[in-house]
Amino acid sequence: MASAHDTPAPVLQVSGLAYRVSPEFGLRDIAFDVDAGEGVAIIGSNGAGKTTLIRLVAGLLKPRAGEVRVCGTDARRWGRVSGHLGYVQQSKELPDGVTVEAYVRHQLRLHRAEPARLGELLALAELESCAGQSVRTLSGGSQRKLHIITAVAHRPDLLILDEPTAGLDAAARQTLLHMLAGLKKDGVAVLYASHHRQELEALADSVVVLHRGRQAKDASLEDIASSAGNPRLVLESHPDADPGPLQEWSEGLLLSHEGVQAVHPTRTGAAIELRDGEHPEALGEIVARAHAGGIRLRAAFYNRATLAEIVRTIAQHQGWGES
Ligand SMILES: Nc1ncnc2c1ncn2[C@@H]1O[C@H](COP(=O)(O)OP(=O)(O)OP(=O)(O)O)[C@@H](O)[C@H]1O
Repeated sequence: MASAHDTPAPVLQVSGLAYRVSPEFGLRDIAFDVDAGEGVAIIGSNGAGKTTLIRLVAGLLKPRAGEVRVCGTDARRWGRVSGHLGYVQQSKELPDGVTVEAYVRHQLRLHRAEPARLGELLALAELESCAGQSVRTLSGGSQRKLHIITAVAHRPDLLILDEPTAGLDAAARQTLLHMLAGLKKDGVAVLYASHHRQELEALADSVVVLHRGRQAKDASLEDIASSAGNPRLVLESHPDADPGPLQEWSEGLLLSHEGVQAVHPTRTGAAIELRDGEHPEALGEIVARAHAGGIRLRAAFYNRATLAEIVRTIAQHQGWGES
């Protein structure tokens, strides 16, 4: 017969967590679990409390109420749980005049990790060819990878990151997400604060949605997808042109283009909401039609709802409005 002992405790259990940042702002009643190998994204608009929650879980802040358990142990027993955690800060200064190899060796000692892991960790971050380079001269993406390999040097069960790809270009972001997905595959749970849908799509198995210090209860990735709405093509008219003709012309697309679901006027033009699905041709087609129709455009871009917009929609569904 199966018993409770057969199921390992979640890597992280957060319950009833509260923290007062200032008289105006606090986190309250936050609860979620993270299982081995699971990716959990903490999302919310600016100032929602994501970094505060990350810092609470990483043991840098002391909760006012509630509990954080790491692999079944109360996180207040820091000496027992710290070996299970790896933490990557949003920005961390690197020392001057230190090579990548020397830096990783030093971090291995600090984390009491096996010195022999050096080569394996450099390979994980594809930094072998940079071993002799000064850490300060690495690209932003490589510096971020360096922080990740040092955070996992001691083989933690949970890796905690605050906005892992913030400030990186598209290629570096892709590389980093690939590396983190690899760690997840190896069984490392990943908890991260995020503003990017790409990070969510690449790593998240579940989500913690924060809005002004409150958690949307039972919010799921399906809720995120359904709150995201349809993708949009945003057309802006030329600065010295009246946006009226563009808006009127866009309305006509409702009848003439089967991919168009709705048209919303904007201050400078129109947002054309597309039906659900992929639309590889729509932008080019619609811009070409506008040009042929004598519409002068300043800009045209494909736009999906941002995570902040999605969270606002979820908050409205929770009846929180803007308060
Ligand atoms: N040391 C502090 N003193 C006073 N207020 C603070 C302090 N640190 C954070 N805050 C406030 O607490 C709230 C939550 O901040 P936090 O950084 O956790 O939000 P966030 O969701 O990570 O935001 P962002 O997405 O902008 O990074 C914000 O209103 C912020 O202004």
